[in-house]
Order: sequence, then C-alpha cells, then structure tokens
Amino acid sequence: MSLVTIENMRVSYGAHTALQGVSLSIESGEIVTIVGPNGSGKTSLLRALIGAVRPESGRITQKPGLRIGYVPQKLHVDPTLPITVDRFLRLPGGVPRSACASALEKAGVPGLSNRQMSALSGGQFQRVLLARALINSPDLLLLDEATQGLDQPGSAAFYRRIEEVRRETGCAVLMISHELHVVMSASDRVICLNGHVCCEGTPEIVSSAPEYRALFGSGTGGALALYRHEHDHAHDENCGHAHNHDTKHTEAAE
Ligand SMILES: Nc1ncnc2c1ncn2[C@@H]1O[C@H](COP(=O)(O)OP(=O)(O)OP(=O)(O)O)[C@@H](O)[C@H]1O
Repeated sequence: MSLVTIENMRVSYGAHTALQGVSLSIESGEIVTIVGPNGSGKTSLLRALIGAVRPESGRITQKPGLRIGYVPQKLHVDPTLPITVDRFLRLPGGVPRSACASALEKAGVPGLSNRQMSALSGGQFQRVLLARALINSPDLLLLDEATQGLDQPGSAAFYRRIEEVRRETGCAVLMISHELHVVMSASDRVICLNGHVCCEGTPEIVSSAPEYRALFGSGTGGALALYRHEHDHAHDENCGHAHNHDTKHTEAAE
C-alpha cells in the first residue's frame, strides 16, 4: 500500500482555486520533489497532507498509522525569547532528552542541544527544524522549501543530509524546492505542479517533458539560466486558476 494517495483533489481559498484534479501517491522510501512556479499550489498540497487545509473535494488516503514529519518554509522564533535548542525540541511535551539528541544527530548537528535558538545560523536553524520533524521517526518527511535563505553549499549539504536520513531510516521524502539543479539529482521522482499536475516521472523524464520545459526552460540537468513561466501547452478552460504568462523569477539562475 502507498504511504499516501491523493485522488482528484481540489483545494480552494474562498473563490480562488489553488489546486484542482490533483492525483498522486507516495511510495515508501522514495524521494519525490515538487517543482512549480510561485503560487502553483505546492505549499497548499503539503498543507492538505498534514491536515492544515481541507480539500474542497477529492480524497486523501493515508496508510494506517502513518507518521509524518514536517519541516516548514520558515518558523519565527522571537529572538528575545531565551530558549535552548533542547527545550525547543521538547516543547510538544513528553519528548525525552535522548530522542532530541538522536534527532539532532540524524539532522547532522549533534552538538547544538544547549545553544540558544536565537544564536543559530540559518543553516543550523533549518537543521534544528529537521531534527524536530525527525523526532517521531516519521515514515514520510515533508519539506517545504527547507533551504530558503541558505547559500548554495549550505543547501547542497542539507539535501545530502536528507538523502542520508532516507538511507538510515528508510523514510519517504516529499519536498518542495526551487533549487532544481540540486534536488533533481537527489530525487527518484519529480512532480511538476501548476494548479494541477503538469507532468511527473524520473528527473530525466520530467526535465525533457514539454510541459516542464514550458515552465522552466531547457537548461541541461535542470540548471536554469532563467526560471520563467511560459505556457505553450493547452489547459482545460475550467482550470480555475490564473496562468500569468509573464511571471518571471530569477531564482535558480546559474
Ligand atoms: N490562506 C490563503 N488564503 C487565500 N489564498 C491563499 C492562501 N494560501 C495560498 N493562497 C493562494 O493559493 C495559491 C497557491 O498558493 P501556495 O502557497 O500553495 O503556492 P506555492 O506554489 O507554494 O507558492 P510559492 O512558490 O510562492 O511558495 C496562490 O495563488 C495563493 O495566493
């Protein structure tokens, strides 16, 4: 049985439809990356999986007893609030110290327990959020642009650690990233999202798919000169979301 199966899901915020007709499943142990332009519904998909938004229609089925770990895009911790890493990790209550130490080790930052949260670098902070997601030994780890704000070596190191976590624990990973050139190589499967699933498959298949090239250009190995949204494929008239053909992003420029 798949860890999670989504069938024909639609997610709306008031009159605005963020996702529609989305069907996909995640198998145990695989690393799947979701790519798509800003506003294409990537975060909405993860939020539906953790139950933070309720799909308007469609169905999400989880394997019984599934444990999910979630690393958010960002988390604000008041810099004036004195709190150590160890206490932060034990905030949910009932988390033993040994579990924190082991999670920090899995996240690749074993020595941080007694540091103040406010004194961490961006990279260390994200590792602590990863440790927090690993505490419950998840079967599925969800990462929402977890390397935002990190420099290239920092984010490459973060994704290498994710691959090690998968190898050590066997958990599946579903992650959103804009750093296509980094994550494409680390993924078993890529899902290209734009309000609906544009295309999906191995990184090789997706990066050569016309739908993907329409969204991301045709740079080799996913390394892009320009991350530009230019549609040349047809959409269902009732798609329900805006397709801004002039949306231009400069992330991932290399
Ligand atoms: N709470 C909300 N209320 C109203 N509209 C929302 C809400 N959250 C998201 N949206 C809208 O739904 C659409 C999809 O947003 P979502 O955050 O899922 O996209 P995304 O692909 O993760 O974007 P980004 O790459 O910018 O993070 C956007 O048009 C956004 O404005």
